[in-house]
Amino acid sequence: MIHFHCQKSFDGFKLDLEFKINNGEFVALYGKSGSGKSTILRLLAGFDKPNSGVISNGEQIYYNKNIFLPPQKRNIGYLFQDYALFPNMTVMQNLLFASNDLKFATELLEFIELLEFKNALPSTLSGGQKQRIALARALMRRPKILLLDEPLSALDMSLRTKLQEYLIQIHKKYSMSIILVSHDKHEIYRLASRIYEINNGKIVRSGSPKELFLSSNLDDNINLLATILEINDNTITCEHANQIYQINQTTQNRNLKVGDTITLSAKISNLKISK
Ligand SMILES: Nc1ncnc2c1ncn2[C@@H]1O[C@H](COP(=O)(O)OP(=O)(O)OP(=O)(O)O)[C@@H](O)[C@H]1O
Repeated sequence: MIHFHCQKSFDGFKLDLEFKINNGEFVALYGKSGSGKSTILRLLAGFDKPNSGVISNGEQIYYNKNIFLPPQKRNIGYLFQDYALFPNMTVMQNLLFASNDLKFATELLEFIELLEFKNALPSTLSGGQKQRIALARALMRRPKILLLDEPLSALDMSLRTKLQEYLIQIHKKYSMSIILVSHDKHEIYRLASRIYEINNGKIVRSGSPKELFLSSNLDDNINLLATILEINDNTITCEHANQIYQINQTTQNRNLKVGDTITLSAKISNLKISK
């Protein structure tokens, strides 16, 4: 079990929180920009030192008032938004640099369906392929904990979905604890079983994705932001998610103009589902 109970201050910011994560759990840290999520990952990985507190994983103390275990002794893998592959090394060399285990590197490259690129240089790969290689490299030391700091946010939706699928399979196959920082509710809902919501250096809520995110009240509205393209006497034409809608003009819309952002609302109980 990971136990994190730390204080860390920067100018104008104070992190002070405690959480526990069971072995093999997939947990998400969710919250506004600047709330302290990346700082938590950096303290866990040993890239930064707390002012006080305790960080441990099972019997192993990562940090207390007498101990500061350096990052390379923590058995933690991490994957951030930028791929940070060595540009002058081939894909295989990048993996073997992390751990000189050719059999495992081959297994991982097969698993992420990129074995055929083992002799390629990173510069010849797409963003999604680079991120899969960076993920494989993070796994080379068979980490007990994997830290993911918005690893998919630079990728387009279809690549994100594919990478999410790999993460689900890797979590099942290698059963490490995973901590994911993400702003994306869709991603968190798909991947994590528990969420800590962080605000201003504190945990403000925790629970399952359903408990924190689900809007189950049928009287709730679903709200879509749309941009007005055209207004005439009877209709407003607007765009949302690359779809164009025409809505009957009503008297309360008189102050609207082209280019305004409007909210389209409908009751959840009135929505129809089709494929
Ligand atoms: N090395 C540092 N020196 C000074 N202030 C820092 C340092 N690292 C982080 N901070 C501050 O700590 C606060 C939390 O930053 P952190 O990067 O952890 O937030 P975050 O929740 O991960 O944000 P985001 O979602 O935008 O990545 C911010 O106010 C940030 O400016």
